[in-house]
Amino acid sequence: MKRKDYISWDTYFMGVAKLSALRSKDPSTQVGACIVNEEKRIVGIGYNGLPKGLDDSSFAWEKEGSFLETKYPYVVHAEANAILNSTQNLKGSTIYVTLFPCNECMKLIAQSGIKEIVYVSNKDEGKDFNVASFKIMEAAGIKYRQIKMEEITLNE
Ligand SMILES: Nc1nc(=O)n([C@H]2C[C@H](O)[C@@H](COP(=O)(O)O)O2)cc1CO
Ligand SMILES: [Zn+2]
Repeated sequence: MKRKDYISWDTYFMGVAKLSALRSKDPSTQVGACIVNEEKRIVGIGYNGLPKGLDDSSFAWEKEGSFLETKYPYVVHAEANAILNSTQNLKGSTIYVTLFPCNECMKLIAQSGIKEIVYVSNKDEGKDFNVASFKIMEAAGIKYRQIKMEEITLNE
């Protein structure tokens, strides 16, 4: 008889997104993303980090202070990295992301043909960029759902 406690597709793909987030050097917010095609194959993964060639240790990861001294002008978001790393056309695919996408990433998501967003948290709910993000998503006809992430234990 088959095992009963195997993980669902949602837990599997969000688990990959969460694992990717652990690679992030951002001390306050680690985000992971995993893009899955219509055949349930992973076609892109990413986490928030500095662009290629920039040294993680010589840039400040500050949230506050003068704009140029914060992380904001430099960091590539998890969703953007997952799209850039993708191995195929993303039309009709689903993005699993640990944090709801910002408006800039939402533009990339819509433009790349991703049709569904699955996310865990939305800590920026109500902020202008988050409202803009929902506007883009709804206007573009992208489906979305929030899921609760179960604990996964990795055995040897
Ligand atoms: N969906 C997202 N994907 C991301 O990769 N990020 C990244 C950008 C920053 O490195 C960090 C957010 O900064 P803060 O919430 O600590 O100030 O998470 C942020 C969001 C939120 O929209
Ligand atoms: Zn973003």
